[in-house]
Amino acid sequence: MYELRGVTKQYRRGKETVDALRGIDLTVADGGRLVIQGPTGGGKSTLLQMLGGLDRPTAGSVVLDGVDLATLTEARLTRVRSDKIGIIFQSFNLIPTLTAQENVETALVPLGLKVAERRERAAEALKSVGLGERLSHLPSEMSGGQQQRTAIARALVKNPKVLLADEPTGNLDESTRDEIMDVLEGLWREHGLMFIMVTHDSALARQAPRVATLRKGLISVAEKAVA
Ligand SMILES: Nc1ncnc2c1ncn2[C@@H]1O[C@H](COP(=O)(O)OP(=O)(O)OP(=O)(O)O)[C@@H](O)[C@H]1O
Repeated sequence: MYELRGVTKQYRRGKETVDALRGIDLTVADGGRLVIQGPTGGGKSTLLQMLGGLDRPTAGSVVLDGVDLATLTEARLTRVRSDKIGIIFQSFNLIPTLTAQENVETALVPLGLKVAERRERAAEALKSVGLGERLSHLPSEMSGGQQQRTAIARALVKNPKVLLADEPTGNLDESTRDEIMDVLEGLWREHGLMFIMVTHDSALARQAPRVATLRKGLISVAEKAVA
């Protein structure tokens, strides 16, 4: 589980200090789902970076399974990220010169698996997102939805505990958006992942059982009874 206490993040912009997060307290249980919404500049991406160990808070603690990510060495943080945390982005972030299968395999390289096992697990992960027929396609040969499915396979191939998503449907049309959300929902149910998603999409936020709103670096969390 995640336990954030007093998470503060300040950026320096020239002489100015930007308070992106101002003392965030947040708990997300194992297998829990959270949508993060809020106006532009509210601190959503910054919070996701803290959760993903991609950046460190200026103050406060980001505890994942009893370990404070804020205090880890870079090497241990990299290890936690490659073992436990899968991340997907609006822009897919696939490597253009690698096939779908090779892109997915990159997530397994830090785990020290043999090439044959990497290949097999990458193929399995692509099958699980409906891309079993697209293993040798380059990103440029796939639609936006297929590229995002590849990115999802890359995030999940290592069986992470946590899936973080920053506007995962932001570059997709409405029907592809629904299709990707169905994939994510199915994987969340199947794998018992913790799933934390930043979205501007108010329709997606309305469907979510737990929604955190970030405004000017401050958080409020609303829970809905699940239908
Ligand atoms: N690397 C940085 N250097 C300086 N300021 C930054 C940096 N990253 C973010 N900020 C500032 O921190 C604040 C929060 O930014 P953040 O990107 O977290 O907001 P957001 O809610 O994700 O916005 P959006 O919806 O536009 O993506 C903003 O004022 C932003 O300008």
